[in-house]
Amino acid sequence: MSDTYLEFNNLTLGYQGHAAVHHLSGLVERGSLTAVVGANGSGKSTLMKGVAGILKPISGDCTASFKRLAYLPQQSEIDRTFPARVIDLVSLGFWQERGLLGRITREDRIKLAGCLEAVGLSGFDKRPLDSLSGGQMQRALFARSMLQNADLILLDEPFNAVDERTIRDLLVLIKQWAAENRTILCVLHDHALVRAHFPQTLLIARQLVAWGSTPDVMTSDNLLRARSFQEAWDETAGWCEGQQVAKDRIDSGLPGQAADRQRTAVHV
Ligand SMILES: Nc1ncnc2c1ncn2[C@@H]1O[C@H](COP(=O)(O)OP(=O)(O)OP(=O)(O)O)[C@@H](O)[C@H]1O
Repeated sequence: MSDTYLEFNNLTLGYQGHAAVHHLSGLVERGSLTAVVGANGSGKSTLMKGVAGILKPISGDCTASFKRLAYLPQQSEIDRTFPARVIDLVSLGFWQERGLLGRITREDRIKLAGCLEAVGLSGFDKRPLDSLSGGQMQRALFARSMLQNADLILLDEPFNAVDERTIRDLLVLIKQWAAENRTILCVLHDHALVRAHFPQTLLIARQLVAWGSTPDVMTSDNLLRARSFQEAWDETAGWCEGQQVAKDRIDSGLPGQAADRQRTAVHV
């Protein structure tokens, strides 16, 4: 039986006074598997960081009832030059249970080996991170997420630069997590993948465009609306220009920058 698990309440998130996600409200149900979709720069990663608590809301809030969180950021945000091995990265999955300096037990090692095997990385424990391919690195990050035993899992573009076989393998894990009643939000660009594997979709373009069952959300109308919102958005406006101004631009057919010269954004 599903119930409310995460709640966005008029949530606005951003950086240095500029909002990147505006006035998001809605509920995520426990055990749901949701794709987060939108164009480049539409605020998907920002939303993930907001849910993970890395980014504090400018206004509104995000309340959650999770016990353990696993957050897998975009690969581009992970420093692989750090002199660490696969085993070091994956063992970080224990830290919520053991603390950062806690000893890893024999049982932990067996568990860790099991996770590496599940992601197809048996025998990779001692490999330095900078020697891994993109797909192997992603598998290692999934192994870490498995160890975390999280009830809320945030995946930011987990299939970026990953081959089809790895995608298939990782999708099996994601679906297994969902079957275990874990709640999953996954940022994706591949619409075919979203339609085939993700029952729920949240479509954003700095603001919510549509949210609900994937067939209802991934319509050509909604995708077109998302593109229009995104194109009309003004990167330079103050922190809360508001949905209405972007919508007005679309309605009046004015492109973003031209409209900026004719309008005064609301700077707070
Ligand atoms: N650390 C930051 N400081 C300032 N602005 C940022 C920062 N991170 C993201 N932004 C801006 O916030 C907006 C939303 O970015 P975000 O990374 O959330 O988009 P995205 O939908 O995840 O994009 P992509 O699909 O390209 O990964 C963009 O305009 C981006 O330039």
